[in-house]
Amino acid sequence: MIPVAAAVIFEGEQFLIARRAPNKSQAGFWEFPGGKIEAGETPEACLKRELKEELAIEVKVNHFLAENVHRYEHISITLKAYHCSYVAGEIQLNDHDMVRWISSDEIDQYTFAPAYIS
Ligand SMILES: Nc1nc2c([nH]c(=O)n2[C@H]2C[C@H](O)[C@@H](COP(=O)(O)OP(=O)(O)OP(=O)(O)O)O2)c(=O)[nH]1
Ligand SMILES: [Mg+2]
Repeated sequence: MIPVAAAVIFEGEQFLIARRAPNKSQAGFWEFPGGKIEAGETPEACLKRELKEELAIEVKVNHFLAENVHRYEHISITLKAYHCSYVAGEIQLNDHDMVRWISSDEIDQYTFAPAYIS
């Protein structure tokens, strides 16, 4: 079981979604940015690290939202989503090819990676 942390980053009423770049697994699917939790790492520390690596932004991790187990063909992941706030930094696309700030009523317009938490 691979633990993955995902950030739902709010700024006001809107939150950030990101589309996985063509060279990544699940390419073209939208996701909440984040990644695999390393050994000995807390989900909070993982998210702060991943958001710096993937988007070059600083976030505050507020609280746990939900979790979902998903079995892919060869691996299973546990996706843990956290409510975060945008703090600072200009977004750079290191792992994604697009980001959008959306509100919750727009989410059905996007196709998410299979372990997406609704
Ligand atoms: N971050 C994130 N990953 C998701 C979501 N939904 C979903 O199925 N996944 C899957 C895709 C990947 O198979 C798996 C691990 O996420 P990841 O590829 O972001 O991991 P990572 O940032 O550590 O990337 P890498 O170093 O392995 O390339 O989780 C989601 O909403 N957010
Ligand atoms: Mg990632």
